[in-house]
Amino acid sequence: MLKIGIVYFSHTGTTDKLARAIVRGIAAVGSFSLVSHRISADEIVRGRYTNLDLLEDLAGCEAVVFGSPTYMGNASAQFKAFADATSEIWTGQRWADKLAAGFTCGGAPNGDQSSTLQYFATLASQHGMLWLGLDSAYGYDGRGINRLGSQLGVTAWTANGEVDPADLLTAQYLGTRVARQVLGLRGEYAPAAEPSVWQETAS
Ligand SMILES: Cc1cc2nc3c(=O)[nH]c(=O)nc-3n(C[C@H](O)[C@H](O)[C@H](O)COP(=O)(O)O)c2cc1C
Repeated sequence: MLKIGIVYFSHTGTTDKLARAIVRGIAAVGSFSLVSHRISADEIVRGRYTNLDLLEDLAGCEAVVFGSPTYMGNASAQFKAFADATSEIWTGQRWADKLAAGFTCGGAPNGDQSSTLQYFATLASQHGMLWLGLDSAYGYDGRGINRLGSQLGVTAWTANGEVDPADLLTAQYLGTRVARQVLGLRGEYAPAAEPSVWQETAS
């Protein structure tokens, strides 16, 4: 079974809700094996990320989706500890040709969330991965997604920990897009899912 990875940090649960929406989107497209991993502080010992089994697990995935809250205009230190631990994977380019995508959230409408997504895209490029953004033109998309106008990936904005339904929907849509493209790279054409298919399970 084709495997898709989602690796993310979340302290107060917002990014976690986005990750779960991405999982729902993937499931709306078909049956995939999932590696959905929330980075835990316990995995970071003396500043170093220690769960190297996760890195091996991700090496078996067709796509990896990166997620973190935006902290001080970039990915959180916890996510960065994970990313820094991938340097051994990088030396052999063992994640090359996998799809990559990303999601983030912030407490401000423009809290520099784009910087976090740009970092994810850079990380993916260092690994020779293929970055997948959103095909959603702000203001011209009738599907109720991408309310914040980010095409690099999913951006959410929450003032109180409640995730806006449109941001959840955007995350869910990204899940469908990653899953479809995974199938597409395997030569298994997956037509764009009708919005009714992935929207009805958004919440
Ligand atoms: C140390 C720290 C730095 C933060 N920096 C930013 C920031 O630069 N931009 C922003 O929009 N929000 C910022 N926030 C708010 C978080 O991104 C926001 O609360 C987010 O929803 C937390 O995600 P989580 O619930 O998945 O932990 C910051 C929060 C903390 C704790």
